[in-house]
Amino acid sequence: MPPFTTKTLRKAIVDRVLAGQPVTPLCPHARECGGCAFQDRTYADQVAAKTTILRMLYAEGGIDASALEVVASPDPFAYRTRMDYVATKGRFGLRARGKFNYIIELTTCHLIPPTAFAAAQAVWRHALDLGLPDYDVRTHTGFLRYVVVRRSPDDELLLAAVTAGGGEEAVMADLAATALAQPGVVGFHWLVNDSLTDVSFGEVCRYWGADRLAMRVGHFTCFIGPNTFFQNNIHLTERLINDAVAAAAPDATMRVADLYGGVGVIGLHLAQSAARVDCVESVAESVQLAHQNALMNKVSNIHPICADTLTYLREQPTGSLPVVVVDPPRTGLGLPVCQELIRIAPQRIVYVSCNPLTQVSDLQHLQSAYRIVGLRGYDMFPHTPHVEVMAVLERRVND
Ligand SMILES: C[S@@+](CC[C@H](N)C(=O)[O-])C[C@H]1O[C@@H](n2cnc3c(N)ncnc32)[C@H](O)[C@@H]1O
Repeated sequence: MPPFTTKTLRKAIVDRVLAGQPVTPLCPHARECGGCAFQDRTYADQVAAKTTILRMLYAEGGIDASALEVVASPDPFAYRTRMDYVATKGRFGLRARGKFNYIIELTTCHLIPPTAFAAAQAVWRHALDLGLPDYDVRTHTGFLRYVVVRRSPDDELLLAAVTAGGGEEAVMADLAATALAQPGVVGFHWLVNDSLTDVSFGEVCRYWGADRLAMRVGHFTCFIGPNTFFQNNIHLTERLINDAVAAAAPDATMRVADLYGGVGVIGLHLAQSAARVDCVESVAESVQLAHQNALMNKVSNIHPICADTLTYLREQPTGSLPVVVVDPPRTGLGLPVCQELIRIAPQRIVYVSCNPLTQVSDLQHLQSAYRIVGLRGYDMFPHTPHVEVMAVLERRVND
């Protein structure tokens, strides 16, 4: 079998799931909408298929994953903390499966609660009433690109309209009033993406109502902004974080690094038992929120640091960090970060990954100095081929 690539890994998971037991999908759009790849198979079959393919992927990389299990999402529906709905060609919804330029007009979406979907749809409908032209990615004309929903565990909503440049503030204020009138909506942002790149993030032009959303996880509440990262499965995040902290097992003498720390949600949990946590994050907006989150949760031993992980690691002496938690983006750690970790020589590394392919490659580098003592999958994205994996590494003795 040729080595897995992003494409073949996805296909392997999809094919394996589709070989499972058919069920009638909850959503009428499930068979065509790209938001879900296999809602028409039982959830148990989805989790079993991900388990099998992950075991194959890690084995192919020379890593024993025979005991790997995938933790199921307690609820495979209404799990997302963020949804990005496209507005284009008079339609509001998600891209069709396999057709980037075709948008399925959604009447419902079961990835978020009905009230959250209805709020986003109301914004889009009012934008149409206001005569705001939606955006065409081919001709790069029009204005409204995305309606983004961020949703908290308490079902509060932070909505955003991502637009091209231009636009009138009075018209956007009218749209904001409609957004804020929807149940649960605490704030509305106008984000501008004036580039040709089709992304659902943008510069904050203005906001109405709250500028942040409170995400409660365990004993802590973390504020997030319209553009900041947050773990995407509302039902499984606390379990993932508790497992990561239990595996990291810092004690009250230890300085710990929470690398790729975002707004500090893992770091706050680590700080309960560590002497000090360095929460290292490269996006300034997230670092600012991490500072506020530390203050608000009255946690004084977490230190948010705005830095590139590699730059931060290069400044740390060997032996200075007994425990490190990493949660990189899909690109993974890469060789230079792995080399720095090996030089610093933490006793334990807990590696949370949203891309098993890059994790396997990083683990192959780290294995020269570390034993992999734990591997567990987390189905953070039910009905899609995505899956997270947490690896726990212990430094080899006599190295
Ligand atoms: C998968 S998210 C994890 C965030 C956080 N650990 C959490 O659980 O919410 C990855 C984070 O790494 C940040 N990031 C990306 N590249 C980085 C780098 N080179 N150095 C530091 N942070 C980086 C991103 O901005 C993002 O917040």
